[in-house]
Amino acid sequence: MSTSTPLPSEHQATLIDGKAFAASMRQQIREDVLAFHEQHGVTPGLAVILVGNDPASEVYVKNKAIQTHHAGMRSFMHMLPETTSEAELLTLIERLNKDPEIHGILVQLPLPKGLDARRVTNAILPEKDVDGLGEVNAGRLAVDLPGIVPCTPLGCLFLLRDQLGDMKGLHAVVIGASNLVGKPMALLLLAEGCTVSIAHIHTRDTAALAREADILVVATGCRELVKGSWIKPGATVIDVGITRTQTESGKSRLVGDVAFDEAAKVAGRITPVPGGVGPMTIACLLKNTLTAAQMQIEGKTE
Ligand SMILES: Nc1nc(=O)c2c([nH]1)NC[C@@H]1CN(c3ccc(C(=O)N[C@@H](CCC(=O)O)C(=O)O)cc3)C=[N+]21
Ligand SMILES: [Mg+2]
Repeated sequence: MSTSTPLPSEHQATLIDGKAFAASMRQQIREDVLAFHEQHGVTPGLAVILVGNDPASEVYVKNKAIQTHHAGMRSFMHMLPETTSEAELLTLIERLNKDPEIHGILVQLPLPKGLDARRVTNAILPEKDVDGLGEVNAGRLAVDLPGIVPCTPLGCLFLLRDQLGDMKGLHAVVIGASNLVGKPMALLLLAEGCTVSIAHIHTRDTAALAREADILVVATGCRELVKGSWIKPGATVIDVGITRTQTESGKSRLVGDVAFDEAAKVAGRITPVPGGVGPMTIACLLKNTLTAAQMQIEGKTE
């Protein structure tokens, strides 16, 4: 665009617009939902279970319900009290597993103390496990079988494919090794042909490892952990973190796991927070719900 070559000190990374990408995904999903309904007379249904009254979780769950409706699908909300027992929660999941109007089930995490997230997640039928967090779907991903892939890493993968195309041979570094994001992300990048490193709490020199990354995915929950000096010039940076903070004037603000302003001076491309990975997570949840409905109605093709 400019006629003069910008000085390196003026370099600004290209913003990866997850919000716009997610909006176009949702539009496509809406079309596919209508076509699916046309063909089978079935509307995909998503059940979301929220236990307790964490205000941030309530906001997410409401957003999910609104976007599910916008995509032409049915949304069933189950808001349970903090005092819900594991047996009660498992009974609800059993009922939803059997309900033919429900094609996807999601239990919002984290669960209140005393409820075992692993046991609860595994109670969801694998074909309705739209979060992809149960052992069957997690295992399928690990051995390259088709299955339901967790929404956040799937959203990151779609952004990376859109930005980079073929990723074979690129060095991808994932910071964070959670079952929710880091581990499935690393497996997806491996399947793309990347050389993958995973940094975690015991990694000796995460900054030095990060500096080797062509693709850097950060999912730690530590706000602004990754500094500009950690980034290889021109790298693609995906920031999964979301921390809500207050500005000095008392306004609520979201910050990521990457110190955005300094990182943007070095990276080639970077996702903002908000407007990056977050909207992709919800779009992928809708996509997984449609895929789950297609598998249940059209039959397994594996
Ligand atoms: N079983 C389960 N599955 C999840 O996928 C799951 C979960 N539990 N628990 C909580 C986290 C968090 N999460 C987000 C989804 C969307 C945005 C999102 O849309 N963020 C917007 C901003 C939203 C705002 O303004 O608060 C953005 O980044 O632009 C963020 C976070 C899904 N999670
Ligand atoms: Mg179209």
